[in-house]
Amino acid sequence: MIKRLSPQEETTDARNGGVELRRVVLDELTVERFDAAAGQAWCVLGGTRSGVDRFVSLLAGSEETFTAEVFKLPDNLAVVSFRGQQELFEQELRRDDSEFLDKIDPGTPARAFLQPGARTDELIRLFRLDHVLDRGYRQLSSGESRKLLLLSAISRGARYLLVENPYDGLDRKACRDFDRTMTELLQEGFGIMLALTSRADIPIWCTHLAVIEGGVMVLQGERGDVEQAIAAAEAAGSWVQLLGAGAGEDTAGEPETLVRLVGGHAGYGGKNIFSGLDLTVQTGQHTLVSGPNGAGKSTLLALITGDHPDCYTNELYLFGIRRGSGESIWQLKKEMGIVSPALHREHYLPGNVLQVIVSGFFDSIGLYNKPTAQQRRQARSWLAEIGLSDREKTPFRRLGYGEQRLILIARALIKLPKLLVLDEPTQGLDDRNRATLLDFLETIAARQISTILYVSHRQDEFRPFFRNHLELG
Ligand SMILES: Nc1ncnc2c1ncn2[C@@H]1O[C@H](COP(=O)(O)OP(=O)(O)OP(=O)(O)O)[C@@H](O)[C@H]1O
Repeated sequence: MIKRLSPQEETTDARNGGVELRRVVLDELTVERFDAAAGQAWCVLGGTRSGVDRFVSLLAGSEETFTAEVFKLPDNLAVVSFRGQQELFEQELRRDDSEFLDKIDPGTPARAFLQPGARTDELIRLFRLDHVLDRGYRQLSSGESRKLLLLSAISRGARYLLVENPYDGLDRKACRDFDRTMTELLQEGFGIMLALTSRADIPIWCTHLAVIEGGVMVLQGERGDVEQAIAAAEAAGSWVQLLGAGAGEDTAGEPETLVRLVGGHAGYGGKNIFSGLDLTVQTGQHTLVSGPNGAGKSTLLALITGDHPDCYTNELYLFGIRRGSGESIWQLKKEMGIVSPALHREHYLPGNVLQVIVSGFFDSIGLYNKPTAQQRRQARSWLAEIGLSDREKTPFRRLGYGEQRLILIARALIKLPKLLVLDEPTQGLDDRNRATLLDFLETIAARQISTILYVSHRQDEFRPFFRNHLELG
């Protein structure tokens, strides 16, 4: 029986200001025993549906109902998670006063999230955030807002940090800066814990490992011991047969110029982000876009997908049609499948998992058209392929972050679009799902079903099927 327990009442200073758990049981997660002292560097590993999300929300104080023999957290624990980042974004959206101000409300300035001080200034420099501090939170790029939230926690006096998938969404330089900062904090006696979905992300400075699988913490201890016990990498699944469930036919024909940007420029409020940018993507020219945080990768994709106002002031051709020549954006969007952190953040309309996937046929956020039986069957095949059949009727918002991401990818792919626009689509996915997605994209590339335009920071995602590499910044 689940008994309600107030974590606040039960929480006292744990030994060494760390985390101490005994027989903790909540929905979809059981932790028999877990001890993480301050000064230790922990990584808690778990795949997409392992229960690691639950572990993060348990420590974040977001799980209201659980039983525990011992539940001790450090007083000054701060949790930096995708969910927290998303919730903050939504709060900022709700607070948007644009209607009343008669101009765009930039929202809370980034600076307001930080407690001033010499240490904060040092970290601002280290994380290269100086130039974005006067921008509103919603105007930050995804990497910038991750760095800001981490800095915010440190500047407000946190002594124990739990960070979820920190390497997702940070460029290589920012990853190195993050590692350097964590190493310094450890030496100062901070406790650090990373929740990771990818084994490849375990940093060199990690001293202790725990593994969550099937809703149970199955391993925990010193890094060397746990590594020995971890089984070989899981075999990647195959999404290949689904290619036959969509349009079915290989749609390769005469090569077409899908995207042509001539001397492209984009900016915000008069500030230029890039200019003089030329990009041509022809059928089959799968293109990888990389570059440091804030270089303008998402801005470029938003230009192409018609989500940035500068799309009308550029010499931009999509599928041979000049933007701003009276074309219908809905017609153009029919040819594109899009997954981006922005879509994910703003995708908060009610709807169950099946409805979200089917909405991909109509390019709508929310399902307003009645799908055909065939469309529903196809959506179910996708669900089966990504291993989420049992979630068909679950409200989309109730899924973990990685699961939500998989659903959005299935939503983009269901109509087998000519151009597949993916802005860091593997953020929040575990190794198996990451590899599965990339294998699947490779198959799409090989059969010329869609041409892929892909933003990523991760070296291990730079697969050979990419023919073009655009480095911004
Ligand atoms: N609405 C906005 N108003 C003002 N500045 C913005 C707005 N949106 C983005 N920016 C700024 O434009 C720059 C480019 O942002 P963009 O999201 O394109 O970068 P990115 O290369 O995709 O970064 P990341 O790797 O962190 O996702 C950033 O410095 C960001 O702060």
